[in-house]
Amino acid sequence: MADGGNGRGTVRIALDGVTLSRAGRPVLQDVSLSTDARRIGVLGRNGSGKTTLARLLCGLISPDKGTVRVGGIDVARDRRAALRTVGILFQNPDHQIIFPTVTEELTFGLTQMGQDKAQAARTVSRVLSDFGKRHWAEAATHSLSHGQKQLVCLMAVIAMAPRVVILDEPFSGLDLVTRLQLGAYLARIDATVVHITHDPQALRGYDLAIWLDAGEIAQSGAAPGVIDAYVARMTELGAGDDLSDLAG
Ligand SMILES: Nc1ncnc2c1ncn2[C@@H]1O[C@H](COP(=O)(O)OP(=O)(O)OP(=O)(O)O)[C@@H](O)[C@H]1O
Repeated sequence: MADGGNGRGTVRIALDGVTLSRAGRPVLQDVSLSTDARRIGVLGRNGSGKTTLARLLCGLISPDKGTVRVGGIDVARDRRAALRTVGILFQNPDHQIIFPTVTEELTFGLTQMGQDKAQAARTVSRVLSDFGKRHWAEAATHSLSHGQKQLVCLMAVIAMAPRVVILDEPFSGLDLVTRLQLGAYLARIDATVVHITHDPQALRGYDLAIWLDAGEIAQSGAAPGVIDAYVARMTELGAGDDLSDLAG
């Protein structure tokens, strides 16, 4: 696999004819995509299918039709390999954190991946040090603020060293400093990043942007062109006074 001077190199994300319905309604329809871009942005209105795409990419759900491969792995079928390959950071850390202390939270994914207790303890200690958060080791997760919980989730993902990190709107509700710090950290990580956001400008420097509309790819390509087209269309829709046009 090509390295491109970028540490662990590129990972191909390939969706082939992915179709998925929920409650009798199509959520994604015949979505196909093949890319080895390192920084991928996903834009789209509320309900366009972005979170569903994120969940498919990490194998949390399976398509009704079609396949999702990440680094050659069929993520819906090979759950163990998927866990090692793809990490996801959700919008709401309360949906992600399940353990009472930070150490337990960071340890869980590592043991799921097959690390023994001693290995996992070393990894947790290293990650806490890297983030300057050794003093959080025994902190109660429920006592942390929203931004602090989000950082715990990010550390848990980074600890597992996935080749692909999916970010599903992880910055909403964070103050500007925290957002900038997490953003700067994520910009440097040696992994492919798939970033779902309602902030098109956050994706300007990305290699690829994908615009989802009603479960289909409306446009994909170099980020600046897709962002400009998306913003122009959203501005046009936003200028209208027909509320029946609200997504959903
Ligand atoms: N489990 C489910 N049951 C019923 N409908 C669902 C389910 N999951 C997703 N949907 C529907 O699929 C559509 C896409 O949802 P999804 O969460 O992927 O959108 P989104 O683009 O992430 O939206 P937002 O920007 O508001 O987070 C929505 O209409 C949603 O109601």
